Amino acid sequence: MIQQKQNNQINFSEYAASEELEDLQDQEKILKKHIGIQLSNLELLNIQILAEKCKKNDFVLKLQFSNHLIQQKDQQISQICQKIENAKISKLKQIQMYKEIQIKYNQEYQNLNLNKMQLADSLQLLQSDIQKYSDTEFFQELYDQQRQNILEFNEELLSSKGRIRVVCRIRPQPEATHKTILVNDDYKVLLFDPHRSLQSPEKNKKKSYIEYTFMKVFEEDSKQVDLFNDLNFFLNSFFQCSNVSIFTYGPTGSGKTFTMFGEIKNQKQKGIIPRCLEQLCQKIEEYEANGIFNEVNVSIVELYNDKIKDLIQNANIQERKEPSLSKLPQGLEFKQKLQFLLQQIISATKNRIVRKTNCNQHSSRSHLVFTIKLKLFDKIQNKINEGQLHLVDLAGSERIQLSQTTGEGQKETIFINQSLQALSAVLKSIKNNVIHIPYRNSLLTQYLRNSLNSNSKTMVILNISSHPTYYSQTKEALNLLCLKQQQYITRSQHQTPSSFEKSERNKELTQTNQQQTNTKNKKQSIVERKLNNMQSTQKTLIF
Ligand SMILES: Nc1ncnc2c1ncn2[C@@H]1O[C@H](COP(=O)(O)OP(=O)(O)OP(=O)(O)O)[C@@H](O)[C@H]1O
Repeated sequence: MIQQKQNNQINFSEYAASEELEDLQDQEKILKKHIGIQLSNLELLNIQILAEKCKKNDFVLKLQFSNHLIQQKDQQISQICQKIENAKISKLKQIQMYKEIQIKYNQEYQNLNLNKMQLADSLQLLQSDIQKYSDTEFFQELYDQQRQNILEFNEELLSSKGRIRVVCRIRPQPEATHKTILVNDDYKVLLFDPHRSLQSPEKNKKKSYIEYTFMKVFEEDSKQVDLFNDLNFFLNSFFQCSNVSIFTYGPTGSGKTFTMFGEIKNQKQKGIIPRCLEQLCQKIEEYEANGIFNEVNVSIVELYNDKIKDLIQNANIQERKEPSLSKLPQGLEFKQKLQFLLQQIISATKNRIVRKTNCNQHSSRSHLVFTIKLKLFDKIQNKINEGQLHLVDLAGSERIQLSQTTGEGQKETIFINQSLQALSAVLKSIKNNVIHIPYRNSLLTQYLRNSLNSNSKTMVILNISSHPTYYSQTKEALNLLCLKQQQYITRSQHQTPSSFEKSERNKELTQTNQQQTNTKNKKQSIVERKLNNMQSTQKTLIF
């Protein structure tokens, strides 16, 4: 029983134990399942952590890239700031410069106003002069005539807009016993025919002369510097980059080369070219002081028959080819610049063709063209301005008979005369505003065509001689270039030209006095009208 009881107990314990085991196994299963779930959760978590890590890395990269971008932007911003600062500084400089220009213009405006007042004063003086002389009819008439002439010159100047100026210079002839030329005033030349006095006494009774009018006449005693001062307007135009041509024109031996070159190293006797070069060097110094970058080139050519010779290279060149340009080196002192340019001329002119003719021991048988090309760099407008100055010593016009040339000399004389006539035709066409300008008629006009037009300025110095030998050539040259000419034929006996001229002039005035009185009122109104015009021109010039 006890055994049975014990067995039962054991069986019960076994059963309980197996039950417990089963429970435990179930629990284990549950736990295992739970653990499996936990493990898969853990794996999921790991995956999530990895994903988060990836995201974090991504963020870090983006952050680094953004930092890089920020640094770049910072750099750009500082560069822009620098640029703004620079622009501010240059604008301030410009404002300062404009202020200075404004001050300069104000000053000029004041000066112009002062000039206007002075002009008004002189006009008043002139008007009171008219009043003063109005009692004496003769002086009034004379005064009116002179005044009308001046007004005509002014009109002439205005109508050609100052583009062409023709002046006359008379060469001194101390050895001549008789002279064919007298200068009446600053504008008139009187030419007497020497043959009439040499012919029959009957003809000698009838003396005649021709009066030629110019924009200015330089008498025998005029100095090189007087003539040079007359070029001021033209030179200033060139320094502002206009195209300008200055010619010396006239018969052989009349002083063209003397006027153009003179004695280059002699302070008083140096001619237009060395004086122009002095002014050019001064001007370059001014440009440099004002920070204006400039470039100067010179060329020297000779036009002989139908050939162009580069005198710097001493070689013939084609018509369409540019001659060698000798560049003025930068950074030279005034004296060195001048020396450089003078040396160019001295050595180049040695290559020029010169021949002995009946009229001149050293006659230039070619046209010499000395050209200065000027380039100025305008910083404000950021552009280059260019101008050319041609200084032309023309070959002498002459008559084949008089020069007694033959062969080659005769051929060259024909070429010279043809080219001078072509030049005169071109100048006339420009002056008369003709559309078609005949450049093609000579090599000279073709070579200079870019500077011989309505946009350029031209000055012609007519050189003449008062020696009776050159009478016919002088007359031809005067006929070709004067502004106005008038023939006077009067009766007189045994008078020297100077006293003759004075008394003839007075007689002329007395004879025409009656006629002039009739037209006086008409003239007066013309003068007044022209004066009004002048005043209005002055106004437009000043304002
Ligand atoms: N105004 C003057 N004062 C002093 N001498 C002068 C003057 N004009 C000319 N002469 C002298 O007259 C001579 C002839 O002058 P120049 O050679 O200049 O003439 P040209 O017109 O150039 O002649 P060509 O056409 O034959 O070359 C020279 O000896 C020159 O020195």
